[in-house]
Amino acid sequence: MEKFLMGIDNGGTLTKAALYTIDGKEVASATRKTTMLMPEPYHTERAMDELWEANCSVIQTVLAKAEIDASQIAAISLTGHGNGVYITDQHGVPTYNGIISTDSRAKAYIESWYQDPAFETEVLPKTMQSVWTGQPVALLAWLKEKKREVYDATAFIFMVKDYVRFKLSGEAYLEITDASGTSLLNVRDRCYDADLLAFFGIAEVMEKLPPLKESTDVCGYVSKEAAEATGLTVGTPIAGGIFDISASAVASGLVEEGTLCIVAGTWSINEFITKKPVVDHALFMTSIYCLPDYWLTTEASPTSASNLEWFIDQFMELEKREAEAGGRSVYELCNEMVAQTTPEESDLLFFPFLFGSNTVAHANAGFIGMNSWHQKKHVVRAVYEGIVFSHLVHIERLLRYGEKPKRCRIAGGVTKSAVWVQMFADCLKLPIEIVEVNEHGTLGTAMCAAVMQGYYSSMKDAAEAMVQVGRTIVPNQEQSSIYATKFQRYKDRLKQMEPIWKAGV
Ligand SMILES: Nc1ncnc2c1ncn2[C@@H]1O[C@H](COP(=O)(O)OP(=O)(O)O)[C@@H](O)[C@H]1O
Ligand SMILES: O=C(CO)[C@H](O)[C@@H](O)COP(=O)(O)O
Repeated sequence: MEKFLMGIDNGGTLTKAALYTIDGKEVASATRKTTMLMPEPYHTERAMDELWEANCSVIQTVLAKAEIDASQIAAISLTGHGNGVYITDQHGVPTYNGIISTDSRAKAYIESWYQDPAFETEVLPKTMQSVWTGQPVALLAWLKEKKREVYDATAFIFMVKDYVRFKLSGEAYLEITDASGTSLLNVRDRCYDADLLAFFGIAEVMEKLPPLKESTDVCGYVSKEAAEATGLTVGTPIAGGIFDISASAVASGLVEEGTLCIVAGTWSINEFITKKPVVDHALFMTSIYCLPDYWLTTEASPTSASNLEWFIDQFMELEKREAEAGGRSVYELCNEMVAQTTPEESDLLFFPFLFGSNTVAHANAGFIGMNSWHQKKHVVRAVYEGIVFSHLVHIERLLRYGEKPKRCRIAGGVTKSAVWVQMFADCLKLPIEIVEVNEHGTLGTAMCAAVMQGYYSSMKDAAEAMVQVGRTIVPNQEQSSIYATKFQRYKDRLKQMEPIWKAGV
């Protein structure tokens, strides 16, 4: 009987599952939005039961669409947004809502840690990354001070995919690529580190961290309870899985230096792999990659499609309902609206900082240049352009650490929009290649399952066999020069806004 691999991806916005043949062909996929709760300003959370239901639902849908027997699934692997934090008591019962990595409640802790000279001398050489509000170290410090009973009752600290794996198997682990992006890990020595936790004022966390596992380690088997909830077969093996920024990278074929990878989902992720780790306080992050010879160098912030998602939720409820009643997604409608406008038609600029920025201190989101003749379609175009410009700012910063890329690949939800991907190519003035799968993260993590089961001897072999580049989007020169002028204006206005944001608007 033919065997298949299942990948599951819990992003900051969408929960996805997909089924692949052993050589990486997608058989079926399913997506469900998980509600982002904002109980207080700067808090971004999700209900743990809704998260589990969403996972059960996408797994069931994939099984039904694929029309296979669940016992044909050789193995499962998970990925998900890094950071944020998902915590439970010793029985595995959640002690708090899941906290998504867009959360910025813990700003004060970050400021105090950066003022401490030990950050540069003792912490950075071990963590190799900036420390920021959505990281578990900051959120746990906040919980310790503001919700001591929650902090004390917590026995297990998970990243989202590790929590969902725990729900599937009953076994608690943290997988290392994901852990390496959290400041909880001594990345240099690949271990937990009591001195690091003490620096962040959360020494007690050492006892709450589950054992570390590699991406391709067996991390349990589908339990009877989970099988009943999902339709999976009891005993199906589950791999450690990977951090979603690595999953999308490996699914985009990042197996050697020279390729720039953009992932445009909730977050703006811009990355490449290097043989030597980059350790610099001005870089967002170096993390452990799923190929042993490489490190993942990343410039990122929560400034990508999460901004469109917010705009749709706040201002396009009616259009969304109408589109869905007509069998279309609201995203398709947005793409049409953008396609009806041109970049030169409007000077409207959007700063995509609804969830903050880590390149511009104190930044808020905003539109500049709005006029009465602007229609919603111009506003949606400005949101798309602002998101691309924020990626470009990160890419300019990232390229300080590497050669001009030989090629550029793009992944994430935005790749479903032809008009948006063309905008990326025009703005970057580079051809952009896309691996043609519905979900890149699920494919990347399915490779861990393939290696764990011995179908391939390494993640590199798996990537070479399972990744097929589909489309290349070539920049349109005329549009490129229009966007270049607009991008320069975006950067100039950003600079001018900085003192205003600093003073408070
Ligand atoms: N057809 C589409 N057209 C335009 N944007 C889309 C489309 N499909 C998804 N998106 C955007 O991609 C986002 C989801 O991307 P994804 O990579 O799945 O995010 P995450 O993993 O962070 O949940 C959505 O919030 C939406 O803004
Ligand atoms: O930790 C992170 C970046 O360092 C983010 O959480 C990222 O993983 C989000 O991914 P996204 O939700 O956009 O898929």
